[in-house]
Amino acid sequence: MIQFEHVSKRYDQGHDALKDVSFTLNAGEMAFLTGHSGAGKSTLLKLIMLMERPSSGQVTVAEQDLGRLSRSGIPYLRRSIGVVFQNHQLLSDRTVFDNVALPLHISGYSPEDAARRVRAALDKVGLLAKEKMNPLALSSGEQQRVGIARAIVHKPKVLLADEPTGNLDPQLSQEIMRLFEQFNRVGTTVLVASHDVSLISKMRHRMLVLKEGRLIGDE
Ligand SMILES: Nc1ncnc2c1ncn2[C@@H]1O[C@H](COP(=O)(O)OP(=O)(O)OP(=O)(O)O)[C@@H](O)[C@H]1O
Repeated sequence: MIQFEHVSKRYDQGHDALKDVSFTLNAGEMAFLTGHSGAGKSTLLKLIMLMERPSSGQVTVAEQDLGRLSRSGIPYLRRSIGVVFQNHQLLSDRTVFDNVALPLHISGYSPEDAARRVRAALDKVGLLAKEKMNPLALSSGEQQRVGIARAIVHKPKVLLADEPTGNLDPQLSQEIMRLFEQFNRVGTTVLVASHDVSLISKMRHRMLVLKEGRLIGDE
């Protein structure tokens, strides 16, 4: 589902954020991506979403060679990917429901279809009862679950997360990771970047370890 072949990324004026990284994440697999701050985790996720392009090497997502994808193909790629960020980027002037519905409006779903999908997504993260609330009125764990509902509402094949538990205490962090496992169990390919080694080493999934841009571990 995701394949990196000898991928390097050098930012303008920066040093090498990724150096000769190769790995394959199969459809239906779940893995963690770990490493210290600055190791290249966010950069690797950005290459999958085409928020950045590699300096060399090849990235393939859902059988598409991203190097050959034209600008007009990018929205289609992004529809097959859901992304969860640490600071969940929720809109504070809209309800929980409207925040989750946002990606569907952009993709042109009818209001009825969108409402059905939003409620299904909120149900999966245990927040159906809070759909009319303002995100600011929720706890930080609940806010992150709204972010996850928004990421999966269009049923992406691939779910990416960049430090999704960064601001949460250990128990809430574990609950969030369990949610990712649930989506993986129903077939979604999941890649979660996290530096919380004590949490992710308990979870028995594949772990890709980056150090200064190199993939130094895959176990
Ligand atoms: N847009 C950019 N321009 C220049 N350099 C960048 C840019 N983005 C990241 N870098 C550099 O690339 C390296 C890898 O950064 P990246 O954000 O991928 O690491 P990370 O493992 O996600 O770290 P963190 O957990 O702190 O986000 C760092 O040295 C960073 O300073």
